[in-house]
Amino acid sequence: MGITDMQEAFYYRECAAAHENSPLGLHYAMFLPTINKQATPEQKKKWLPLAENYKMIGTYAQTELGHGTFIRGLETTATYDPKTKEFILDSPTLTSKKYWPGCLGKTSNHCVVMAQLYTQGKSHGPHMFMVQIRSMEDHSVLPGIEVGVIGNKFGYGTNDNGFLSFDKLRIPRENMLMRYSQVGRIPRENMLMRYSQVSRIPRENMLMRYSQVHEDGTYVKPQNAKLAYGSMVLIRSSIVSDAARGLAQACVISIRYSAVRRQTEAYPGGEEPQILDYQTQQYRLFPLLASAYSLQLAGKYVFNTYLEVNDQIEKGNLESMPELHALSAGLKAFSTYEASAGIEVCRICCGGHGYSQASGLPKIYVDVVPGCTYEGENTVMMLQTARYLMKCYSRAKQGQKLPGFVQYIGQNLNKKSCMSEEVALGCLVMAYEHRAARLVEAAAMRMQSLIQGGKKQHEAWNGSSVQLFWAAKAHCHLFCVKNFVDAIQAKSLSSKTVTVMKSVCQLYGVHGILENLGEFMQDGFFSGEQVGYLQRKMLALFENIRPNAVALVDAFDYPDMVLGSCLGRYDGQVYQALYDYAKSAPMNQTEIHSTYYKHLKPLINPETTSDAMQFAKL
Ligand SMILES: CCCCCCCC/C=C\CCCCCC(=O)SCCNC(=O)CCNC(=O)[C@H](O)C(C)(C)COP(=O)(O)OP(=O)(O)OC[C@H]1O[C@@H](n2cnc3c(N)ncnc32)[C@H](O)[C@@H]1OP(=O)(O)O
Ligand SMILES: Cc1cc2nc3c(=O)[nH]c(=O)nc-3n(C[C@H](O)[C@H](O)[C@H](O)COP(=O)(O)OP(=O)(O)OC[C@H]3O[C@@H](n4cnc5c(N)ncnc54)[C@H](O)[C@@H]3O)c2cc1C
Repeated sequence: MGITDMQEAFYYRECAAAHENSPLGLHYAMFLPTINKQATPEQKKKWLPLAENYKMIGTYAQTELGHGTFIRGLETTATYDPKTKEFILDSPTLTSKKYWPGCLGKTSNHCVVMAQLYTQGKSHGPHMFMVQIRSMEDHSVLPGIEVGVIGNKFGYGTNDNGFLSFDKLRIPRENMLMRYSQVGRIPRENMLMRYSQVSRIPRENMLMRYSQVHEDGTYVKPQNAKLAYGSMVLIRSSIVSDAARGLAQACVISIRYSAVRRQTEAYPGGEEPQILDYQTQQYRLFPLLASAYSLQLAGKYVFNTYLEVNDQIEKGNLESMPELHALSAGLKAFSTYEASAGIEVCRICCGGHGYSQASGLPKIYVDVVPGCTYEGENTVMMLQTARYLMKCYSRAKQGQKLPGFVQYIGQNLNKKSCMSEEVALGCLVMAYEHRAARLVEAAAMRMQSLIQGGKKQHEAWNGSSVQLFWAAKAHCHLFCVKNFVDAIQAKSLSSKTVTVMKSVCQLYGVHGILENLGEFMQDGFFSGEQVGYLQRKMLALFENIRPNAVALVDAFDYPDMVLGSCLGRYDGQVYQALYDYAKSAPMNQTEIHSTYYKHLKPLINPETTSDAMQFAKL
């Protein structure tokens, strides 16, 4: 395709079969990036041409039957044998079998495997290994390997998620993914050397930027063990835009359909109005439209942050890893929660036709909703963000300066909202900052009181984890609101566009407060009168957005072939499209379905059952 931007390439491949989850999805999304980010130059030189030309087709095999979230608990082992200079991969228990990796069951002939590294009798934690699982000649399964599909799932029907286990499979030492290595003089491009020790090693022993195993099995650990988690951070940073895309497409379908669908007399004898004119339909759909715009902006921000931080890491500067992890983990969770719930509301807003595959909505839903689970289960990801927020809170209390998007932490919580009838964007941001700061402090206070009461750290953590979750969710929500407001205020948009987009941004902020009112009012930050301002503003914004609602979804510019929807067609010919879809149903290709003779006819006309039996033998 010649498209270099990873996300753009992903989108255009998607266009070929939108929301069908290509059996090569993991090859593109994780196998290739892992080679790119975790392999040495020599390993890249060896593997990338094969992988980019589909000789090697691979996936990312980390999750096991017994462990998905807790990577350090993975049971697959890779034990170094210095005599043969090989790693022995083994699945020692039933629960150590790899289970869930996409494209694993029947498609891939290779995978990058996350396994516990053992050398010289010591465990060094999870590391990545390149493993061939099928012949590149005839695709037969290689000795020492068991692999297959895991069976039907909630969705993802076109992806052969699989299982995989190893029976003392030997792989060359060079197959441990290692990045950067040096022999003698440190080549300029290998300045990461500060992350691993310099040592004279035989050239063929590619030592890595992140970790190394010398030929005798000596292990040289990286400065940060989480560098091995890099591929997950990349995908989390990409999932935000993917979730936004799913929600935006669902909004296109449901809002266009709501402009076509007419239902119920507005008054006795009156015309049936477009259902988009019902305030309740606007109440359910317009905030989702605003959320889709907000998440698209957040997705751009987090992916650009990933690119910047990853560039720093490539140059040896790991300082921003914690921020990137906290941002990508939290926004991945926040965006997939919001998008999944929003797509379901869009489906319901389309009535019966929304439940048809013809609407395109079920496919979008089952494509987006697993994003709440894969690449880091959402609650766990939110708690990872909360872990970072707690560290920021204690730094703030010590008077330390905090990075940009957490500077609100530790602020004075005695102030009240500046909200007036106008509902200024600045007052919206202040409200979200106050809510997040208050929830971060409340979680920290809870932890402190539990510890002071004699609880151990891990008991205090678990005993505060609901409040930690609330704090992380509020932090992510603040990020999305502030990022949206910054985009509106920074954009040199035409005055008309700014007016429309300012209403959309205002609605996103106002609706978020009204749907989480308790968290904004618990300490009296808002008065009852100010809540009234917000309620009236929300209803006014519905009227304000209504004339531009279809234009706002058209602006996403998704072609009909990507939406795959009879309801969301650009030409609005919904009923003809639904009828054509029904007529084309395979079961309608014969007037009487073959099952009539075998199952119905004996009931309806038992006397002629013998004919039926004749037919059934056909
Ligand atoms: C190409 C474009 C794509 C576009 C869109 C994509 C759409 C979908 C694409 C593909 C289909 C889906 C693919 C799905 C594939 C998978 O699911 S792969 C498997 C994913 N699995 C996970 O994500 C596992 C989740 N678990 C973890 O990440 C870790 O276990 C954990 C982070 C929860 C805990 O790790 P642990 O090692 O136990 O660390 P802790 O003790 O909790 O923390 C120690 C410190 O390390 C810091 N940290 C943790 N992770 C990272 C990280 N990734 N980066 C930086 N730092 C990290 C953590 O904050 C702690 O730091 P402090 O001690 O300072 O607090
Ligand atoms: C469609 C799909 C595709 C996938 N593709 C791949 C792939 O290509 N490669 C791959 O390796 N994996 C893949 N996975 C697996 C996926 O990464 C894991 O399912 C995911 O990481 C969650 O881990 P788990 O299943 O063990 O859930 P668990 O961690 O068992 O989660 C179950 C519950 O326990 C809770 N929980 C767990 N730990 C904690 C904690 N510390 N604190 C609080 N609550 C906790 C969770 O919040 C959750 O509610 C895929 C999964 C799906 C659904």
